[in-house]
Amino acid sequence: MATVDLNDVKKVYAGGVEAVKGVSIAIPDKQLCVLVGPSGCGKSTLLRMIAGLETISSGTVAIDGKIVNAIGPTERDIAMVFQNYALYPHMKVYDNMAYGLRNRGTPKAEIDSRVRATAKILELSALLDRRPRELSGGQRQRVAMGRAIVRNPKVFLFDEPLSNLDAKLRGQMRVEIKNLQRSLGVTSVYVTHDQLEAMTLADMLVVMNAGLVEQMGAPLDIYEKPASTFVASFIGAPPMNLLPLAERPAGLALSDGTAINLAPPERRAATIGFRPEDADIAVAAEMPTGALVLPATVEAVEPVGAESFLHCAAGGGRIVVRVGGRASAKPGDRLHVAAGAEKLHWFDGDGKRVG
Ligand SMILES: Nc1ncnc2c1ncn2[C@@H]1O[C@H](COP(=O)(O)OP(=O)(O)OP(=O)(O)O)[C@@H](O)[C@H]1O
Repeated sequence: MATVDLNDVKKVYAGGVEAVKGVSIAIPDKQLCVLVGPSGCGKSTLLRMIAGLETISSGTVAIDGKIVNAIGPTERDIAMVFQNYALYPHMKVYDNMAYGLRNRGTPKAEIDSRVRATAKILELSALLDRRPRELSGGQRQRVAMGRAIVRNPKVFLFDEPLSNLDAKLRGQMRVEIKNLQRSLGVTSVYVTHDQLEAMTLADMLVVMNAGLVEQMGAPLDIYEKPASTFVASFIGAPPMNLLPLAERPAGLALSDGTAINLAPPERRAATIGFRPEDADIAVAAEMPTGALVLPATVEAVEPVGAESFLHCAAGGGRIVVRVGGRASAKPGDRLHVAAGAEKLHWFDGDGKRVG
């Protein structure tokens, strides 16, 4: 049982780099909170402050209601899983997993039963006598997980734990981590720059940008209603199409002059957006009313099997449209792309959502 509460947490490194500029997050018990954002946004720094590996410049970190700012990492009752696994190369899997417990003076018999029970959960029982170099990347990652689980901590912290694995293994381990975290019910904070990993793992998603929280909430709520153009283009692959608006005397238009026969929710709207899957290829005769309709020129077609992505020049910018199966369009084709009014997102000049 544990909650993790960050209250206006800041980090200024020696030399003046403001890595975290005031972050408040309340993580409920048993939840998996994912911190996601581009390189340098401060997510690892934040995680390391929760772990006690980095001092907190101001604000508070509380675990289970108790402020831990002045408490060292070993007394925080947390376990961390790193990207590089951080296993001891000269120790067998068994000893790698037992190490933390031995350090705490746990009785030998209890260590043995906990290591063997954890190895069983992670399907490592047959590998306990091997050394890390005799394991595959996925197995090493499992040992690193095992070492965290065996300690039965209040909180798990994950720092990009899957980055060193190939795409297929990453997908498998993602599911394993999610299932494990659910069945163990341990409150967890997970850092990644991979938006797909973030979307699929998180109960609670926190999108960070330049040391601040841009948006937090349930992953699909964020996907459906991104709070800013930053979030709109960071969450979702391919990202949301964003086109700048230009005011014309006669009404609203895109920057290339394409007229938009729709009323923006606010005069302040400066950018219009729609997801690649929310647009249709329309023939002129069937063009829907009440929709954004854009003349477009196909520049590239990316078939990925179940669907294809059409990369087009349109509205003074570039857009991507997702179509099911094999696309009949080819580079150079001119077509119309239409998106229903209910599928449109509007942002102001600062990139903030206005509708
Ligand atoms: N020890 C340090 N001393 C000074 N500046 C640092 C230190 N560690 C990180 N920084 C800076 O703080 C900022 C945030 O770094 P941090 O590692 O938290 O970002 P991140 O979002 O985890 O990035 P990445 O995904 O690349 O690991 C960056 O500008 C980085 O250069």
